[in-house]
Amino acid sequence: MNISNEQVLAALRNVEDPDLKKDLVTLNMIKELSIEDKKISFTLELTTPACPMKDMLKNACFNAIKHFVDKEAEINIKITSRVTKPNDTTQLKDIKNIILVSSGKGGVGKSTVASNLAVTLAADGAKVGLIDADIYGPSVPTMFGLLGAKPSARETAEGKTLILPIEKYGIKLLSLGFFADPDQPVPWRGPMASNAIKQLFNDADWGELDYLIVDLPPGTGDIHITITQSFPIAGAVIVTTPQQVALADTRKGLAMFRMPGINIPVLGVIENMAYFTPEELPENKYYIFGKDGGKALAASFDVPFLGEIPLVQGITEGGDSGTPIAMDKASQTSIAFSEMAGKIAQQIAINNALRSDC
Ligand SMILES: Nc1ncnc2c1ncn2[C@@H]1O[C@H](COP(=O)(O)OP(=O)(O)OP(=O)(O)O)[C@@H](O)[C@H]1O
Repeated sequence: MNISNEQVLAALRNVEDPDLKKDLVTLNMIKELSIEDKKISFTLELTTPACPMKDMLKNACFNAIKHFVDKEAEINIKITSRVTKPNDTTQLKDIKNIILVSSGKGGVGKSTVASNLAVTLAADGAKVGLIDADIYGPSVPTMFGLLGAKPSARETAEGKTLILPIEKYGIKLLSLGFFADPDQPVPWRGPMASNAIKQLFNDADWGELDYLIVDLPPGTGDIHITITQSFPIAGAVIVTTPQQVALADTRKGLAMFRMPGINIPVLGVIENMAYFTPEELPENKYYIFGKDGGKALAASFDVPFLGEIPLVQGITEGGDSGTPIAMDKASQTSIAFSEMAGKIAQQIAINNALRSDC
């Protein structure tokens, strides 16, 4: 007897997305189903290309069809993704999800995390933009080998001038550093900085983006207020180091996102420089700045702990030479970034699904 579309879909109704808590057919994730004798092919459309459960879901589909339809079926599943967005964003409508990368203290590795997350998500196939909003020390130009680069502009049919982000490693980039002399300090006054930042969002030709990552200045200040109150934000990622002084500031930074007027989902805490590993003894981990501080902090605020990044020379070298370490797919650090990016993308997809349900 021929296999029908209904039989296959009925089988796939048994496969539940563990995050979204619904089956794949109800979630409309099964596309382009075609059947020829025992050959069944379809596309599984995920909510993010960085989905950490890709393989698990694919296997579950295989098993469901073999079990409920025909154990001799030849199954071919193609995986694609369509990144979701909160359904209440009329502003910046082509930018699906804005992710803030924040830290209580300077120098803890916020720009390193923002740059490497951008590289990782882009390598997964997402459309990614990165705004360096660090008015005190924009480091994205250095981290992407773009010191001295100047974005060009174009005029729209309506006569509006749009800044063209610079593209590198498949990421669209804009930094306040592109508009200043790297050797001259720019003493930004509050309103001036806020206007400059708003322009990077509103007056740039971003095109369509799945994720726009924003590298914030350290601490809590004008820029944070401007961005959180002017644009729809998917969530904030908090970077800390293990020292008590860093953790104390991180608590304040984290609490800011919870304030009533701000109220932005905290996607989780990343502990950078968590331990030192000598290159020749990779099994040895030295917790020179203290252990599990980031984990404890995440637990005390009841937010996810996204992972640890060790103190490794390759990160500084990569940052200084314009090649973020996540570009080297074989490195341990790159694997760590990949896991963290997956968790972040996964949580955004869950939040978007919850919002569209209400
Ligand atoms: N895990 C790490 N291992 C080694 N070096 C690191 C690590 N994380 C960051 N660094 C280095 O530390 C320096 C500061 O990092 P980064 O610029 O990312 O921090 P930041 O928090 O953004 O600082 P700022 O306060 O200036 O914005 C850089 O030289 C970077 O390459």
